[in-house]
Amino acid sequence: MRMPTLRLLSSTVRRSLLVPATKSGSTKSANISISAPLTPQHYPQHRQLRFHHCAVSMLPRIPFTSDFFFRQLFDTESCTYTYLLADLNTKEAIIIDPVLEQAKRDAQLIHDLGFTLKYAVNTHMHADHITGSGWLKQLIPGSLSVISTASGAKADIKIKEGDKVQFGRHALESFATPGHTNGCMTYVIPEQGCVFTGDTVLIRGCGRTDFQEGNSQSLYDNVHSKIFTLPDNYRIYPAHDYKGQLESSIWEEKTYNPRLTKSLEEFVNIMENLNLPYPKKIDKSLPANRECGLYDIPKE
Ligand SMILES: N[C@@H](CCC(=O)N[C@@H](CSS)C(=O)NCC(=O)O)C(=O)O
Repeated sequence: MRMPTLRLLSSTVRRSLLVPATKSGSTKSANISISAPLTPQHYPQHRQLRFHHCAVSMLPRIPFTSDFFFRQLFDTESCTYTYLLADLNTKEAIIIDPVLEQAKRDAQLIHDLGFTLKYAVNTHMHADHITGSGWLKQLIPGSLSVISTASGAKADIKIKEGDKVQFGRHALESFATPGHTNGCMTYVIPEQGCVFTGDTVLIRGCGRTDFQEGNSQSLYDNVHSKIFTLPDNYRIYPAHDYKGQLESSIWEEKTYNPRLTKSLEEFVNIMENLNLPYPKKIDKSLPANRECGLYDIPKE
């Protein structure tokens, strides 16, 4: 796609001056006055030029196929994203990283859409919330829980790198990406150009590495060898976002991630100095998630 030619206006008193040049060569500008003198650093035109340059570096997104259902769901308390995916022909569905408190919401949605839940899949053993897998298994008999063997958690199906989680003609491909926890998995659906990174890659961030066998070097190595080597236009769907962002792309994170674009040494230093408080629910979440969330939960 050709971007419109952008033209700089040489004024020091206007913002948002960069607008597409028309065929006749005239330009439009927004008249928002500012009083402070502009330095090159703050010069809005330069920022715009950077965006222009980046926009042309992005490849088009891979559209979802017409038989692929995708729904991103959110838990406001833990800022967790849950993903409901389905094959629209067979109606087989999976859910990634469900949250206990949202199990009824998710079961209702699955029912409303006429899907059959095959698997409740976790990217890892969460520390900040209890997984909804166990309760969903009770609400939707026949569904099975899935987590990596390396997580040490109980589940009906334990997976490792290379395993596929099939639903209809679609499948998640599993990649072991330990670092945030030693059992972290990243799931990829190449045909749909999407990657579910759990807490391994967050939008402009990454999972902390200060508990649950966290290891900064492993996280960095796995991201660079197994995630950042995926095509640039694959969409990244993380397990959390704390700033209201919904998705990213491989290219965006390779370009702008403030932690993962650094050298390994700098990255380790950043991770050692995050100074984040422990998740509020860690003491309840970890024992419960070791039991697939089936621990002191309401019985239906
Ligand atoms: N405030 C939240 C926990 C926030 C947090 O620690 N998030 C984790 C992922 S959930 S274990 C994380 O890795 N964050 C990385 C970061 O840079 O924020 C709570 O109390 O639950």
